[in-house]
Amino acid sequence: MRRNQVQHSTSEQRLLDSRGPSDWVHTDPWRVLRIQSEFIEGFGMLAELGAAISVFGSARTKPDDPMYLAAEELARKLVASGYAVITGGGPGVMEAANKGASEAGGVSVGLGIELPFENGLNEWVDIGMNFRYFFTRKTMFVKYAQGFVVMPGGFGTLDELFEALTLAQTRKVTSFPVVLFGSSYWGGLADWLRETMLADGKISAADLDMFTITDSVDEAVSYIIKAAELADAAAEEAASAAAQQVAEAENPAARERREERRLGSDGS
Ligand SMILES: C/C(=C\CNc1ncnc2c1ncn2[C@@H]1O[C@H](COP(=O)(O)O)[C@@H](O)[C@H]1O)CO
Repeated sequence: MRRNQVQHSTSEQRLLDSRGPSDWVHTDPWRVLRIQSEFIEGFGMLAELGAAISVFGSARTKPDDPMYLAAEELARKLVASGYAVITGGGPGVMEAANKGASEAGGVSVGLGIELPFENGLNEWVDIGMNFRYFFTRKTMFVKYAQGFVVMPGGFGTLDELFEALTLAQTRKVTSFPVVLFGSSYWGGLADWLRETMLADGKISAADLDMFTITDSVDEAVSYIIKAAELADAAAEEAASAAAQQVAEAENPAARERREERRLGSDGS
């Protein structure tokens, strides 16, 4: 810059000296940056988490409720099977699962949400973050977990359950076991899904196989482990098929030999 374009202060001076209206912090472009920063912070915090299961359920479940005790036991057993436990970091079932995971010496994660009447993260969260936006937080529940266990709950729990089912139904996530814990609580919903939603053609029969219902913590944990084993086997098969394709593309004679072997072993 020359002549009257030359500025007599530095960019940093202008940044530090600037004062003025603050409306811009409430504008959409600024919100986009805040949303971006939540993704960055969440991804950064959880990138090295390892295998994990998200546990959902009512924020209102009291410590003397059998479901509180079941969530604690479930988290302990998930930890014993090598999983970290992720919750919404709040009270009730979330607190129970964090307590079970933390007391068992496992990784207890709480992804809290800023609410007008919020109490902060429960005391059993060992790795935690408070999100401003539900949708960024929901990405973390799915991205960093290999499955969901859903204990009895209200609107928030149903939102999380149906998010997972929609992602699985539309193949946005592959192999995502969902366990509904508590047959007397979830049975009515499952009946309605079959007798009304399926009967009316709004879902297909296979969609009902995307979840299982149980009253047993051990069954819930083995269902998740089995799903993980099946997913590993499928991933291995896909990787070896891809490797074979690459090898055969580089060496067409190998493909011919494999074809010959296949035809020979068929006897045709
Ligand atoms: C309602 C009360 C506290 C709310 N505090 C919450 N903290 C963190 N996460 C929450 C909270 N409330 C709902 N959630 C999320 O939804 C699910 C539970 O919702 P539900 O309607 O109670 O089923 C839960 O999994 C969270 O992810 C006062 O106690």
